[in-house]
Amino acid sequence: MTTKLLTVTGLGKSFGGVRAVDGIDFELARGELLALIGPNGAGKSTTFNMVNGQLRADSGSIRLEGTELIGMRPREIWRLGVGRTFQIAETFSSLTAVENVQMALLSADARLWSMWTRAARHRRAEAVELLDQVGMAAQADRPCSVLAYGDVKRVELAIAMANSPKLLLMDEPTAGMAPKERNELMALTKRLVVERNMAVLFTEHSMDVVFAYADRMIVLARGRLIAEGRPAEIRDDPKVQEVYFGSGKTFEKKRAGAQRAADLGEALQ
Ligand SMILES: Nc1ncnc2c1ncn2[C@@H]1O[C@H](COP(=O)(O)OP(=O)(O)OP(=O)(O)O)[C@@H](O)[C@H]1O
Repeated sequence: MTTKLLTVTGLGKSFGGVRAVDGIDFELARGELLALIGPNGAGKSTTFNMVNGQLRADSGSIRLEGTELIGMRPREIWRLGVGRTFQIAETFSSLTAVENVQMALLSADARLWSMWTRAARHRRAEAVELLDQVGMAAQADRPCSVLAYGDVKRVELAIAMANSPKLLLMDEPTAGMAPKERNELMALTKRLVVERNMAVLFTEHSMDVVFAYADRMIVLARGRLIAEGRPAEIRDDPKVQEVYFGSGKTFEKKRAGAQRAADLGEALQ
């Protein structure tokens, strides 16, 4: 049996009396896009923050290719190859796209900021190459402040790639994007996952995105993992429908995409 990239077992975290994550198990293989969904307060962010070390788990295990991550600092986990993108794109708006990626390359090298000027020239070609992978090479020298939001998100993906992550955690990658931009970003993410043989764990409120791009999904409700499987299986799972809509309602397959996304977004709030 091949070792999975990420193996989570019995993971738990409480805040006071609230059992935010209640003993969940899941695995993630290279080449896979795994969606983590669930209503508000289900424990998605808490799970993410435990995987990247920002929160310490109370119980369980998080192994990256066999190495236990619990107890490591976020920086150590990042060095082992766990990257993260945020809900709101995090770039330096006064820097150009290529400078942002160069900054990330420097950071991956643990170079000091004071070496920036010299190193900037040094890593430019590599940074442009990363921008090229996300279709942004032509805009390398434009400040991030003037780029369209979807383009900033692409730059953010190039930044995340600078550390050559094995696993990328994406917190609502398509938040605030129009449907066309969403699809482009997720298609790009899927391509990077395959080409770089990495894995992505992402949270997402848009069910259109999840059903179109996730290879598998896990569903949390009140800290518990209530379902796991391929999107088509999850769509038809009565437990999942119950959590989102109450009994008697289902995920409808044929309604106009935008309306459905809006409804589901509301249901998930
Ligand atoms: N730092 C904290 N202190 C106290 N309670 C917390 C803390 N962080 C999360 N919680 C609680 O833990 C539970 C899970 O929260 P979490 O943010 O992980 O859910 P979520 O699925 O990410 O929700 P959302 O979709 O709203 O982001 C909630 O009941 C929340 O109130």
